[in-house]
Amino acid sequence: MKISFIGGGNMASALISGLAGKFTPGSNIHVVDPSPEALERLTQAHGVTAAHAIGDEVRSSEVVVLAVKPQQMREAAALLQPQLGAGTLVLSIAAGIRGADLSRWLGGHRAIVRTMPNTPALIGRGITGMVAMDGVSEAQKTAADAIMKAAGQTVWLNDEALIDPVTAVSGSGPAYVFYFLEAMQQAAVELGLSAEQGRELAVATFAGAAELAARSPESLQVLRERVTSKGGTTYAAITSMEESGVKDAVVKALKAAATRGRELGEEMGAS
Ligand SMILES: NC(=O)C1=CN([C@@H]2O[C@H](COP(=O)(O)OP(=O)(O)OC[C@H]3O[C@@H](n4cnc5c(N)ncnc54)[C@H](O)[C@@H]3O)[C@@H](O)[C@H]2O)C=CC1
Ligand SMILES: O=C(O)[C@@H]1CCC=N1
Repeated sequence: MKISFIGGGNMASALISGLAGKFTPGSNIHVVDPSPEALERLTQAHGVTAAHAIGDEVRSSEVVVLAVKPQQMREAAALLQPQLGAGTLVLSIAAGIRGADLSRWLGGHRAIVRTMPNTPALIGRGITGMVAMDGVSEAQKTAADAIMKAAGQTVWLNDEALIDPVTAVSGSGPAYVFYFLEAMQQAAVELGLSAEQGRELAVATFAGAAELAARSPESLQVLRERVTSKGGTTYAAITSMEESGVKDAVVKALKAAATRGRELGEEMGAS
């Protein structure tokens, strides 16, 4: 299967790392990006073909992945539209951009799947929320699922409105994890450990706890309570976090991300 990426930035690079050599040989992946650095990096790392503008390779692709910023999507769609075969499956990874707007910008093209991946796709450990527009065939849904599964797990949604909450939880989620890890590393340093030790301890703890949660049938609350001896060290830390309103702040932050996704869709759709 020949797949073209329009946009070869951060998220496209992560997906291509998951796909190339596993789902399909790198030579079956084509990347269009005006940035010579982006193209050089991807051709060197994965043996993909590359171009500065949309051409024959895109026209002959079964799947086109739109991987530009939401603000760049309308222009990218306008450039793609005259080159797009009627039966080509379009995957959008953009936050906010609504399927109906994208379809309009693509001249009424209906075979569109909206997806929300995340950067752990880079190591095959991503998770992607997906929703198919009306014109997507079962075979195209299967193909879209297989492509995203090459970069990790997939979760299908039957309501497009839920892609903004998915963006808030898992699309943006890796940044929250890195933010929390940064805080743990800073605390480690302030408590006398080296930055390297702080990073090693924090990252291994996060990875181990996440894997334990993934494998355990028990609730997250029970897993947390197992660490928390009454009157002990964890109790002191969790009590301090509750007093500082950490959980409420996290909930508020994710709601802000979901709202921003909706706003982006409205702003770009109206433009
Ligand atoms: N970075 C992330 O963690 C995630 C990003 N996304 C979505 O992925 C999309 C891309 O985000 P990033 O990769 O972070 O941005 P980025 O800025 O790293 O990549 C965008 C790329 O598109 C290229 N580009 C701009 N206009 C173009 C055009 N007309 N034709 C071809 N290429 C063009 C730019 O040169 C750039 O290399 C966004 O819509 C974002 O919402 C989704 C999930 C996670
Ligand atoms: O921050 C953003 O808008 C994109 C979408 C999800 C992750 N990064």
